[in-house]
Amino acid sequence: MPSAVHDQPAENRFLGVLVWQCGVSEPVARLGLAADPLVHAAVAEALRSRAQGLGGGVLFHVDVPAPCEGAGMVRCVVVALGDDAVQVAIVRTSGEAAALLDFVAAVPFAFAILNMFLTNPYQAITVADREGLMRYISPVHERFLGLEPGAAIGRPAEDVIPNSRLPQVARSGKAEIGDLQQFGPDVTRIVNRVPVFEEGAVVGAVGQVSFSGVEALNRLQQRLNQLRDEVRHYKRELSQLKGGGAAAAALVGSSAPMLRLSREIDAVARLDVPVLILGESGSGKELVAQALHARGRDADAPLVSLNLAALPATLIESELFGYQAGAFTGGRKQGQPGKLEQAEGGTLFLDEVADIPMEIQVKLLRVLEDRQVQRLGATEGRRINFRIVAATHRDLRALIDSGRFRLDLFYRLSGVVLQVPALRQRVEDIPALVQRFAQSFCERNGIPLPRIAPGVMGYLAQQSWPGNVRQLRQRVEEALVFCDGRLLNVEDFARHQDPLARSAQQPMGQSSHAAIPLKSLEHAAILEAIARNGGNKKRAAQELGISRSYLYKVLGGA
Ligand SMILES: Nc1ncnc2c1ncn2[C@@H]1O[C@H](COP(=O)(O)OP(=O)(O)OP(=O)(O)O)[C@@H](O)[C@H]1O
Repeated sequence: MPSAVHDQPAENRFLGVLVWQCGVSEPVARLGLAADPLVHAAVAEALRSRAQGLGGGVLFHVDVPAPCEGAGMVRCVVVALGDDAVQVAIVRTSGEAAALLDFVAAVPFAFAILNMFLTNPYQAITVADREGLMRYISPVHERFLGLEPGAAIGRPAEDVIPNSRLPQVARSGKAEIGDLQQFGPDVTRIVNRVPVFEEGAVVGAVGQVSFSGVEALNRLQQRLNQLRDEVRHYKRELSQLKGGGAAAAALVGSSAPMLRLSREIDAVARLDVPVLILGESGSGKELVAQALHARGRDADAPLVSLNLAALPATLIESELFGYQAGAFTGGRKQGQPGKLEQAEGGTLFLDEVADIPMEIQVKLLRVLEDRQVQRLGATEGRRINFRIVAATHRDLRALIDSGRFRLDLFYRLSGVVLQVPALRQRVEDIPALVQRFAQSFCERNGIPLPRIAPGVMGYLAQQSWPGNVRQLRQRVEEALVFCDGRLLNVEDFARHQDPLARSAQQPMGQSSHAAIPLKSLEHAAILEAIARNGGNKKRAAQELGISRSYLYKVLGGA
């Protein structure tokens, strides 16, 4: 049926529609802007030149002479849609849609892209207007929400998606990016909500709902949590190490023997001499090694420790010297550097050096002499620069005499010998040590620091401490576990009698099995006073009404 052309005068200078019917060359309708003969001729010509026809739809731009005389050219965006029977072109002047025009002018498949945005199975679009009414929901999201196509259009956004914030964004004009929105108990989506402006005013909001990525985000979140835990763990470790390291720089103790030791550490730390640290077990030899390193020339260089008593003799060699790829079955395929190599530029601390097997003593001696380290299975050595610090609680003289430690190695190791005093030789350090251990235990375990009852320091000073500072630390921590949380009492320490300890002093006024020597009481009273005065011996002496020299005399005679 031939159709009459529906022409509507070009009153609308911004928007127009052209409609063609199959087999009819002239459009059957020319409305608005498209009613202008120049516009419709230009659009028709542009459409004809597109060989592929309208198909499922195309989007392009066309320059047409302005309907008003002298206005030059007008750029139009044309959306052409059609099927076999009817083809429609919607024409819109560029106006302020310059970005859209640029996009259309630059991308031949602009229509496909816009289409993809609307039908993207991984990212849905929702559109609400200024009144918060739903204007559009991508098909994929409609399906997800269980809606019939178009069923949500015109309904309040919150009715369609209960926790939708599109209306708020459409009102405020403020975007919300990367929000996590709950769609039911187990479904979380990443949502961006962006306001849409027209002529400077907000006209609505678009929501972009991401269907993928939440799992990846969850995985990322889990990884982040895991890394946070690790960081927390390492921070704790670091603060413990710093406790050690800082203690290394400031070993607890202001007794005369400890002050002398600290001066000696300062004197040798910067020199390139091997240091042998002697002292009873648990007296702080490792701490002294750390102090030597920390106060040395390059505290950032590695401090590598190897406890020779803790390793089976068969492993000591490979641990020290490392091994070449394929050196022995069970070894790492690519080989491994030994502690000597790892200490390059820094310090190698050999703890319990007396426990080194005889045959390895020879090899170690050679390394100390020529600084060449040869991995097990290697044919050549490597020059390594390091400082050696060794420690032992054993009587090296006796071991040398009985032929179990090489004299030449002893000389190589003992450039300088530092002697760490036993705790019983410096009981006046007990208050400060107790404070330090109690503080670090409470910090580590997140518990408040209790007060220390009078009598505790005196009681501790009476113990024999065969395990030295390590034993004191253990006793303090154990007492903290069993104390009432507010006050650390003598009873918390005296729960069980240490079989190695001297008998504990009974508090004054209570019956005791043995008479307490006056000297011990005096000594204990001085320690208590030092503890009460935060380690200040001058104030302690003043408080007790004794001279400082007498205080030192009593302490020295302990
Ligand atoms: N002067 C000190 N100040 C603070 N803490 C100390 C001090 N001396 C020792 N300690 C603590 O006592 C414990 C034992 O110290 P360390 O391991 O250094 O002793 P050691 O003499 O090397 O022992 P071993 O002979 O068993 O190897 C550690 O917890 C250490 O931090």
